[in-house]
Amino acid sequence: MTKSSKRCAVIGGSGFLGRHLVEKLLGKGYTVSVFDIRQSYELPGVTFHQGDLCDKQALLTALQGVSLVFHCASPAPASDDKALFQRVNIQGTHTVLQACTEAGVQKVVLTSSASVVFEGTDIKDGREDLPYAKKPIDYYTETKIEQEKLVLKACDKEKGLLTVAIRPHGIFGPRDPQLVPILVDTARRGNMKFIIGDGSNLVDFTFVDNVVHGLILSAESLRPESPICGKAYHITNDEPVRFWDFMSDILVGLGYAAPRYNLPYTLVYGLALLLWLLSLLLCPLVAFKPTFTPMRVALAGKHHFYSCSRAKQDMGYKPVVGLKDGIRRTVESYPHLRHGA
Ligand SMILES: NC(=O)C1=CN([C@@H]2O[C@H](COP(=O)(O)OP(=O)(O)OC[C@H]3O[C@@H](n4cnc5c(N)ncnc54)[C@H](O)[C@@H]3O)[C@@H](O)[C@H]2O)C=CC1
Ligand SMILES: CC(C)CCC[C@@H](C)[C@H]1CC[C@H]2C3=C(CC[C@]12C)[C@@]1(C)CCC(=O)C[C@@H]1CC3
Repeated sequence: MTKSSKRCAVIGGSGFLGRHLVEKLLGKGYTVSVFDIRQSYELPGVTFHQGDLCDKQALLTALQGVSLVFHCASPAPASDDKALFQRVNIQGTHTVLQACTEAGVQKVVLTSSASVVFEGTDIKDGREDLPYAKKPIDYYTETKIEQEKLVLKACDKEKGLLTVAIRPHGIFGPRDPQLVPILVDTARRGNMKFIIGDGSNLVDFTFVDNVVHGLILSAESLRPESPICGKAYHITNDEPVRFWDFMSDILVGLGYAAPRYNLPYTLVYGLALLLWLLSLLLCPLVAFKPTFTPMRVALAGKHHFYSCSRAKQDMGYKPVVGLKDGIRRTVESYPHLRHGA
């Protein structure tokens, strides 16, 4: 690998996944520029460019001399802000691709999501050839679908721009701002006593290091003759687990009680839908955000696990951290969220 091909940029590098990626890239000898709307840390060897990815000029400054771009930026799914998702995930990604072409970037690796095929019904061992969700579960997913299509369509060997999309699922690990904090907050408010459905639904949760491994592997495999050009790849822990066993392991590890009582899925989903509609109707008067949104209920009560055999075959992917170890490392990293802390 040449010196210039080790110059990369991480868009969204201040975020949870982005920062883990930056740390690994530095360890592997890459020179890294971070482009993000906020700067959340400082690290020797990293140049920060603060800006909005919808701003092409700001992007062009950050992409000077860069040959590889990792796009890991997105508004948080919980924001549920349609206009923001459309602006950042769709128009913004379009701008990112334009800037990459103008700056002479050769490779773009997108962090997509396995949820692009999830419609709230069971998915077991889903492969990449499943159709995109016709009825995506939220605006986040709707715009992740359009984003992935844009990036894959931009793959053009003649023009010298190669693209690939990595679809992780349920990323967890140290510094995750979503999964563990929301879980602990729900437990602290006494709302984690119930299991939605019979508790047998299998789900993929992917330790962050495995996603980082998949991202770097795809970047390093992305060459004109490679089968991965313009394709999407599931990256998971390859160890589907019962959703409620995973939640219980994290909760118990942090000193909280595991959920015990089962509630029928349709009842909880119906209630969540009702609450969500009420929150929409009442939002001009009172700002309340239900914890159990229809999207979270579907994710908590249905099977959704994916095959990563395509990634194994085309790029030799294999998870580097097992689920048990990942859970242990995650629990240890949140001493401030322990029961009684
Ligand atoms: N966390 C998860 O379970 C999963 C995440 N993903 C995808 O992985 C990527 C990273 O997600 P996380 O690290 O979890 O989220 P995060 O919220 O920690 O990081 C996203 C970063 O994007 C930045 N950003 C947002 N809007 C921006 C804009 N307009 N311009 C520049 N930067 C902007 C944020 O400041 C933040 O630092 C996202 O694309 C997400 O869709 C995919 C599957 C699962
Ligand atoms: C209150 C409890 C019933 C659930 C608490 C945990 C949830 C916050 C998480 C369980 C599955 C997670 C998940 C995502 C966000 C956090 C959870 C809902 C994503 C929506 C993040 C973005 C994606 O691309 C897909 C993820 C699927 C799983």
